Amino acid sequence: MQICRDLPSLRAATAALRADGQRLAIVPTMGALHDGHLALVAAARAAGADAVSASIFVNPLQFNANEDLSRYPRDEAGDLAKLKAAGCDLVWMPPVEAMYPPGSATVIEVGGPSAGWEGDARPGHFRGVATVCCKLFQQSQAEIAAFGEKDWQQLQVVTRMVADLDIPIRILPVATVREADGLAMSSRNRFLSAEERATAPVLLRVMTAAATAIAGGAAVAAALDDGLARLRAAGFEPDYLALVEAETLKPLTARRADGPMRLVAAARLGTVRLLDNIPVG
Ligand SMILES: Nc1ncnc2c1ncn2[C@@H]1O[C@H](COP(=O)(O)OP(=O)(O)OP(=O)(O)O)[C@@H](O)[C@H]1O
Ligand SMILES: CC(C)(CO)[C@@H](O)C(=O)[O-]
Ligand code: BAL
Repeated sequence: MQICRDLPSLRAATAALRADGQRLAIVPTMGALHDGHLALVAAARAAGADAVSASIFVNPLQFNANEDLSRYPRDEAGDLAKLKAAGCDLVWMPPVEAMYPPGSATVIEVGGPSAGWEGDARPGHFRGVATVCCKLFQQSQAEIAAFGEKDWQQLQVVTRMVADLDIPIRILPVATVREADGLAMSSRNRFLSAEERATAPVLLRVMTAAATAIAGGAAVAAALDDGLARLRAAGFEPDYLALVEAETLKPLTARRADGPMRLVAAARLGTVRLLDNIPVG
């Protein structure tokens, strides 16, 4: 497994792979890897990539002033060992100055699915995500990029950007990997106390109940209000629990028959903000 920390070495490595006729995939991450990330590596391979690269870059541009970038978990040695065991061929781990050299002045602003939800909770977040993903796609010259459905809105934002900017890469969505009790794996789960960890799976249970009720014909507002009340009773501070159009993230006040729907949620448990989403119907 090759490790590249500067752009010239990444270019040389990817050029050699491409000269060999290999189809490249990229798995963008911020490190502190778990089985959800490794599922992206496996999915990229299964989708036809001959060589899979992963990027590890904690992107300052997607954290706003209220978010503690320095608290983001980091485990370089552990991450490299996991990627190697998962059969990753190349790891791109640039320092911040290599990604954003002095004088950098271009950002990507995606409209549409960036609006609302995480876009409201984390102003500027999707601008940072879109900008770094666009750069990662250019840098890696990959044909496939794997993204987890766990970050549903991010997946839609990146898909929209690639379509709008005619970027020749296929976005590969990968199903959310969960712990045995249903909690979506996330690097931030390690900050849950034992008590919070025991409560955390209630989020998926409440979402599943709401999705089942809505699919069965219950009034959307009542099902969502009931879910929010159940989350508060369990000790969560919910940011939102909403029914949306799956691709645009537009809120729905009633079931739609003309396309897929998704239930999206974000809720704080102590200092940790949990995100999840499931299909409806
Ligand atoms: N449980 C999961 N199942 C599938 N994909 C996942 C899962 N968790 C993260 N991913 C995906 O891995 C990629 C990198 O995500 P990231 O490094 O932010 O991990 P994370 O665990 O979501 O971290 P955070 O705690 O910051 O949300 C994204 O495409 C994300 O959707
Ligand atoms: C896609 C990503 C790696 C961009 O920094 C990040 O938002 C993430 O880890 O989901
Ligand atoms: N997993 C999405 C990246 C972030 O939380 O900043």
